[in-house]
Amino acid sequence: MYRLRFTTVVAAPLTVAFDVARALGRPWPFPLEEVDSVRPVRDLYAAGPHRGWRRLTHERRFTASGAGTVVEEQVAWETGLPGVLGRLVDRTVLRRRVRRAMCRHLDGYAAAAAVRALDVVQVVGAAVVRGDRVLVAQRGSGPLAGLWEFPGGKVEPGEDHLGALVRECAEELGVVVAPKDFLGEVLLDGSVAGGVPGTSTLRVWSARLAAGEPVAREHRELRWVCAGDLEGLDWIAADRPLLPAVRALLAP
Ligand SMILES: Nc1nc2c([nH]c(=O)n2[C@H]2C[C@H](O)[C@@H](COP(=O)(O)OP(=O)(O)OP(=O)(O)O)O2)c(=O)[nH]1
Repeated sequence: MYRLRFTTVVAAPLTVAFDVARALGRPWPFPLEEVDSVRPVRDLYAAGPHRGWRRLTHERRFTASGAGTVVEEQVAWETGLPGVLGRLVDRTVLRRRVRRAMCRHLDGYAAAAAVRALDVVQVVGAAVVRGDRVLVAQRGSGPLAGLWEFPGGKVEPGEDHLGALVRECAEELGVVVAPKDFLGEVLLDGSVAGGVPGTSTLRVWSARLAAGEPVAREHRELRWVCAGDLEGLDWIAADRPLLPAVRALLAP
């Protein structure tokens, strides 16, 4: 099998990057029959030897990152032609056709995902760390009142995620935070602020206090908790998968 690898950073949360990849369909303009598909994670195509191809697999891996979603793709193929001629076709003709098709596809894909992301309500949160403690906040009103969360809120139209994070912390806590590392992304249940259900994500960064002392302007209570007290809080359920990454920040 011959292989090519492609890495694209898509300016969209993982949910959007995944859904758009699934909906866009195959990158190939050439006739290949789809024989097995777990789209968009793995697609296997085949064709008769007279078409030059025997088998082609297209695999994608999606990873949330601070810049959006990193999409790593691998395309592997082999020709149905035997011997030296087959190897030549694999190495030159088919490689060129795969590269051209993928480059065209990826340009359209990145643009489509970034545009789709504009329609999705996105939430950012800050795990503000001081020493061996992280700042957590208890919601004061609404259906999630009484549950604990990371300070933060919805990204406004045209705003970048870190800008939203700094603004939300200033509004909610009266402090200036300096975001540091991206900790992860989780899918939020149901509809957030009237958005399409099952599309919104919470993306969390670690941060440090750059100025001010946090005050609960919108929350019922703020608490600085150590690693051992993190799990025991009554968290918004969606946040729980992020706790191991936060806990790792607090390790001595
Ligand atoms: N800030 C924050 N929101 C979270 C977390 N986990 C979680 O499910 N959410 C949800 C709750 C809300 O549905 C949504 C955030 O909305 P929000 O009401 O806090 O946003 P906001 O500050 O922009 O609010 P507003 O200006 O519209 O009042 O995300 C979390 O850890 N932090």
